[in-house]
Amino acid sequence: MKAVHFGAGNIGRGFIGLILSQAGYEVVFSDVNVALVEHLRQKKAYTVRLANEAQDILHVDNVTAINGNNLDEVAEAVAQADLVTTAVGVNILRHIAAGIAKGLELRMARGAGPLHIIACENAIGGSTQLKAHVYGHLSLEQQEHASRSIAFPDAAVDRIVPLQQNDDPLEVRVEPFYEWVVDESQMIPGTPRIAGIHYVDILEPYIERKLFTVNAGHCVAAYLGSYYGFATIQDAMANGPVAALVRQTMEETGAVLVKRYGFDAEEHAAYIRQILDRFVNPYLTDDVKRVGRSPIRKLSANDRLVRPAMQAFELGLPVKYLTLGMAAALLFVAADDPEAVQLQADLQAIGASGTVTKYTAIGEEHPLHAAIVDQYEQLKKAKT
Ligand SMILES: NC(=O)c1ccc[n+]([C@@H]2O[C@H](COP(=O)([O-])OP(=O)(O)OC[C@H]3O[C@@H](n4cnc5c(N)ncnc54)[C@H](O)[C@@H]3O)[C@@H](O)[C@H]2O)c1
Ligand SMILES: O=P(O)(O)OC[C@@H](O)[C@@H](O)[C@H](O)[C@H](O)CO
Repeated sequence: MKAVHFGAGNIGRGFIGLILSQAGYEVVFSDVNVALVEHLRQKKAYTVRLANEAQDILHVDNVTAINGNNLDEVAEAVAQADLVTTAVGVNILRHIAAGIAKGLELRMARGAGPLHIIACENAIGGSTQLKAHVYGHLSLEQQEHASRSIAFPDAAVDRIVPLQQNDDPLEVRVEPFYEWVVDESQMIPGTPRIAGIHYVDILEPYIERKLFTVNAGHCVAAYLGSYYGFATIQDAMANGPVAALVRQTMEETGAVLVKRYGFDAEEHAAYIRQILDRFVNPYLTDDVKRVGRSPIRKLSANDRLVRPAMQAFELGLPVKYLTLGMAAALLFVAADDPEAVQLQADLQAIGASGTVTKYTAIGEEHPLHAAIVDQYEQLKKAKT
């Protein structure tokens, strides 16, 4: 069995590649980082180190890699694959679509069997978004043909994998916790299950619970941590006031989730406590710049801050900490992050109100708009 996985980065090697290899797949990574591709081709194996007291090591073998810029090679790999997965970043999905589409054309011409394509990104409907990009490269007739044998089930993935600083360029240090949830209702019936994946009939509660709790809390830790001058999530969370604001943000999103999905309030409180423990794992060092990366994406309407805030507002629930998180995101400065640079340029050019409207899609007439702008001005003033 062969799996093609796009993105041999932290989550690609540290989570998806590991699970698929353990499940018996040969994993072919497709990546545009030529040095990484070369290392994988030569070693054909790598290690995953768990961030626990024992520093357990897991060996991943039967892997190789191809250059993601070589469209013919990518297409051939997809044509021969039994499974395709991705962890490239949701904004990169459009860039891998042409190679996948070409691979699907080959499969259809050869009469190949059914295929699942699973985007493992932090986004609602990641695989559905990838499908739209891939179908953009296919004719209507090809789309109709593909829809009979190719499925794009959405997924939620959870494992904290920070930036790596190991001597071995392939080794990856990951937290012990992991959760990979796949929407079985979008799969081809009768497909064998893969050990390590949790299959569900309705994914929405799982992806929203993950994005609105883990990722909302995480980005608030990053943005407030960065604001107060901390370099890592661990340092930020060691600061009592920052840790309290992170917890309060997760309690706000928790109230939304409990109300919308009928989650048990006690169980959800335990889920929050578990995540707070994960954030302070002493065996990991996670840079606030990584966790806060791409602030424009994180401020977008369907992402971890704005979507739960709008839902909370609709339900008459408090949003004070979520809007504070958005205000702190506007103050996120990272010279090597193009979205952070763009955000600061917009704040200079069109001001806070215009920037909030542009990126969150919350218009000036909405009460949350003024709340975000006011909190931004207060944070900015307190800094000077
Ligand atoms: N790191 C985590 O803790 C974590 C956890 C859950 C989900 N995720 C999600 O997984 C995705 C990847 O995150 P990451 O932390 O592994 O990032 P990463 O930067 O470590 O890995 C991304 C990889 O994709 C590669 N890439 C970029 N463009 C490509 C292309 N056109 N074709 C093939 N490969 C390409 C990059 O070279 C890189 O190796 C993101 O959507 C992220 O939100 C990350
Ligand atoms: O990957 P992003 O940029 O969407 O979010 C940064 C982190 O919050 C994220 O990578 C978490 O570590 C991960 O989602 C944990 O499962």
